[in-house]
Amino acid sequence: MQLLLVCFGNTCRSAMAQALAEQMLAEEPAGTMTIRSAGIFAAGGAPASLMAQKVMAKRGISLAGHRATPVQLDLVAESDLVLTMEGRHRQLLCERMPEHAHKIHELLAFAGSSGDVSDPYGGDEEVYQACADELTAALQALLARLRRTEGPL
Ligand SMILES: N[C@@H](Cc1ccc(OP(=O)(O)O)cc1)C(=O)O
Repeated sequence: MQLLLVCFGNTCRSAMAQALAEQMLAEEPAGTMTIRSAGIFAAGGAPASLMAQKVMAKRGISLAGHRATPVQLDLVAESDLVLTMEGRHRQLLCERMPEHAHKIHELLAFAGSSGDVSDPYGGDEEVYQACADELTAALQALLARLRRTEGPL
């Protein structure tokens, strides 16, 4: 399964979410799930924000190699499931790519809660830690849901 995680800039939330989900999946042998991330308004090639890198480093994850990617039609077309950090991101994507609307959802709603993943951009370390915690909980719930429907990931 190909999962695409989308936020605004692809330098904070979706970059952290991709890395956290990959860390969770690394504990599972023989998985076939791949995860990518992109931004609605990403400056292509931009590195992850320094605070996102710092907070991920504390969790044993390096975001040094991350480069922001603008969300484009081919990326969405290649994905089985597209999860956005905010409702307006989903709305924008669905407007731009109505043929793929059926597979575009909001991350928190899909993971069993609701609302937007708050934007940490410009915040301090505490704000980024809170965002990483929020993402961790949502991704654990997401992977549990996918395991129930898809089997081993
Ligand atoms: N506000 C930024 C854009 C931006 C916004 C949010 C942001 O965070 P995320 O990667 O989580 O969408 C990143 C970048 C700018 O003016 O360039």
